[in-house]
Amino acid sequence: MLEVNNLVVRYPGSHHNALSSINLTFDQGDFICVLGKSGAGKSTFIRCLNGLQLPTSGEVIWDGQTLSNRNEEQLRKIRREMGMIFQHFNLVPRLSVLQNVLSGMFGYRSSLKNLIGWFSEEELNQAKQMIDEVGLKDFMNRRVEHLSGGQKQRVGIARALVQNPRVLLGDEPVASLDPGTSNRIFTLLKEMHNRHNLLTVINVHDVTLAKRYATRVIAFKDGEVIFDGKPEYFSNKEYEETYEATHYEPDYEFV
Ligand SMILES: Nc1ncnc2c1ncn2[C@@H]1O[C@H](COP(=O)(O)OP(=O)(O)OP(=O)(O)O)[C@@H](O)[C@H]1O
Repeated sequence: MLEVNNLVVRYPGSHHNALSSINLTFDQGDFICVLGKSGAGKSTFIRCLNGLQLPTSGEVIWDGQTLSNRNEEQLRKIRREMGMIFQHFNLVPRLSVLQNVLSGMFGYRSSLKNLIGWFSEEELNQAKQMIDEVGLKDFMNRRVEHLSGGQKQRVGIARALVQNPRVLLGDEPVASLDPGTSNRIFTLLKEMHNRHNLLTVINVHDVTLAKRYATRVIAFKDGEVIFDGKPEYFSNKEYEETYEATHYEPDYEFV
């Protein structure tokens, strides 16, 4: 359903590729964790998948069609099918949980309806149902600025999924959270992944989380894929190569 062919990204003015000749195919149901040290190309890669970053050469193919040469309107339609969550949540702090989640529907409504903020009964119920699914039923009308980091990311997940996407992309969604909260967010992500039959692709720095939750791990180094396989095969050797570090911290007990 989603594939990248000979994907190359070089940022303007840079003397090296952020991504070099990446070839990957993803299927519905994959829960993929993308590993790599800082600057390896993980964010660039995730942003290419939904057309936020256009390739210098090569292509991203979604449902048999390339993302290149699409106009903004067409890209918007594709992005509706690909929800995204972020390290810093990208929510509107002064708005309520419900209002933030409703904003996830903006992509498929008329500009006028968005401008006046009118939502049908069905849309409101859909948003409320999603807020319930992420465990925030009792916080529906709470301003987002008054929530904890973990709760904010739950809002981010509800907002990404309220548009019924087929793909969920995550750019370091737990990098600002403590280990226990990170684990609970990953538990939720896996639940939502299974319930909504998603393809999930998430960048993460925490190897333990990746090994615990992913069905497939992809590791980048200097813009190239150096590992692509089942998490159990990402062992010390792969860890050392990916991070240029000498040992892998063993599992710790999650709370
Ligand atoms: N907007 C940009 N302009 C120029 N160079 C960039 C830009 N964004 C990223 N880069 C460069 O591209 C390379 C890959 O960066 P990218 O952010 O994709 O890596 P990353 O693995 O996500 O890193 P991190 O874990 O720190 O977020 C790095 O060398 C980075 O400096």
